[in-house]
Amino acid sequence: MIQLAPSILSADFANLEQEIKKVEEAGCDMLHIDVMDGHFVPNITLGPPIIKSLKNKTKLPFDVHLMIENPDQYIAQFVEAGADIITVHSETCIHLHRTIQLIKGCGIKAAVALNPSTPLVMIENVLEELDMVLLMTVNPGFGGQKLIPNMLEKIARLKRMIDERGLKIDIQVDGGVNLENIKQIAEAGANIIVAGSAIFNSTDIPETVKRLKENASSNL
Ligand SMILES: O=C(CO)[C@H](O)[C@H](O)COP(=O)(O)O
Ligand SMILES: [Fe+2]
Repeated sequence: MIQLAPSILSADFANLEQEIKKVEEAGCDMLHIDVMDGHFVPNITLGPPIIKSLKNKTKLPFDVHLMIENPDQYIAQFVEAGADIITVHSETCIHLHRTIQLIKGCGIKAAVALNPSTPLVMIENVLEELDMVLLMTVNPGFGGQKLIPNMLEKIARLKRMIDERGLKIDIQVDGGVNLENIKQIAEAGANIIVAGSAIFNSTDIPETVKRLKENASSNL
């Protein structure tokens, strides 16, 4: 079963509550919240106070994608704000195993993200500890970019690595997902798919969400 995680990066920030209601009513499964610090990525977005203010506006789980340096320093604040899953980038964690334990110690799910240029080997030794792996299919920092095509093969390799070890770990894909490529992404092995501009820039969100889910699930 494919789950859809709309990224609020492309939502209307002046009307976040209404935007979130729209995707919840359309049948999305979790809310993907992109946190950027202007250091790890060349963009700044939002932090714990905004996340906290949205928490009682929706029943959707909060999937918090941290694109920040020194994530350990902020994990407790994001948990307190309402994160249900925290994803850290392997590129920002010197002691990745310790960071994963820190997240799990707060009683929430832990995930690691890899940039397009970061090899899968970076998570090989912590895979058993993870609830989810996020494969970036664009360079992080902005919504509305094009998916890098050779990432499909990386998704398939990660799926094989997880299956060979008999693990049950979610594979999330983030960046450049649209109605045309979501089928290939799901076929490659992703089961949680982020879509920002494809959903929030659409003129008919319920119809787009329905078609994204249909396209992702056809042939599976
Ligand atoms: O993490 C991200 C960017 O760093 C976003 O989640 C991602 O880009 C989603 O936006 P879109 O679907 O428009 O590509
Ligand atoms: Fe993201």
